[in-house]
Amino acid sequence: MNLAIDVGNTLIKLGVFNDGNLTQKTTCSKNDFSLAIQEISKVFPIKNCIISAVSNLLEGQFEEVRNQFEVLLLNHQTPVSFVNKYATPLTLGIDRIALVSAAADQFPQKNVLIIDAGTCITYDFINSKNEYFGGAISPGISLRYKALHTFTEKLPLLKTKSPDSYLGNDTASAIHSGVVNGILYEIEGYINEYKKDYDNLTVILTGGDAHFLRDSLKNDIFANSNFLLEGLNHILEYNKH
Ligand SMILES: Nc1ncnc2c1ncn2[C@@H]1O[C@H](COP(=O)(O)OP(=O)(O)O)[C@@H](O)[C@H]1O
Ligand SMILES: CC(C)(COP(=O)(O)O)[C@@H](O)C(=O)NCCC(=O)O
Ligand SMILES: [K+]
Repeated sequence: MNLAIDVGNTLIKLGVFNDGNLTQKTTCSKNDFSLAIQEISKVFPIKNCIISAVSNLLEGQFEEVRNQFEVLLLNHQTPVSFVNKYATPLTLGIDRIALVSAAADQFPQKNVLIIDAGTCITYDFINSKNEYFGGAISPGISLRYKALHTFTEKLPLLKTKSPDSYLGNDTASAIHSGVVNGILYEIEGYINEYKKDYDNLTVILTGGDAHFLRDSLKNDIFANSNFLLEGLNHILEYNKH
């Protein structure tokens, strides 16, 4: 059994894979990470583990994992199954390497746009010839709500809510429209631009906010919250041979 760990800027996601299938997924904060590892190792006979981290674990946590399993810490030198044409491959987010690996594995010979709505919203494009070029990075939902509050005097900090209309008629509805509709227009805009340039575009929506956003999108997309973990498991298997 494999354990895939995705350390994001907000949450840690842990996935247990048996023969390529995700059998359990846990989401936790850094404070709860050690407990989550203990519980998983009690229940599942994990042998190999892969970690992708775009932020640091707490002190000693990496060693805790390494003491229990054989660990592959994903880095910019790890062999992957796609051709990386990012102009600065050494600064590419490790999580984006995992997302693109999932696309290369699950949609070979397709033009794929992966949208990961987490702390940031990342857009990653891999073409039908297995070449990855890059995409875009923008602030995620929570980040936008927090930024409006933090960098102004008058704007309150609101909880994420679906706007009733694009036309906000008070402060709260104007903020919800600006944040949530703003993201939806952004996503639709990118999808439509990529569709103009690339035939038969496959669009994957993933990340903590994927399900919240999915129902409001007009374009045909696949929502898959586990896409990054699946990419990590693919990289782990790819590196066993
Ligand atoms: N329990 C939760 N705690 C924090 N954020 C959550 C929670 N549930 C959903 N979210 C949303 O998910 C986003 C984080 O998604 P995720 O893909 O895990 O991000 P990251 O990989 O950057 O850590 C947050 O920005 C927030 O909007
Ligand atoms: C853009 C990111 C912060 C996204 O992180 P996340 O929202 O998944 O926590 C991460 O992929 C990153 O640190 N990237 C480095 C810059 C780059 O990809 O070019
Ligand atoms: K992201």
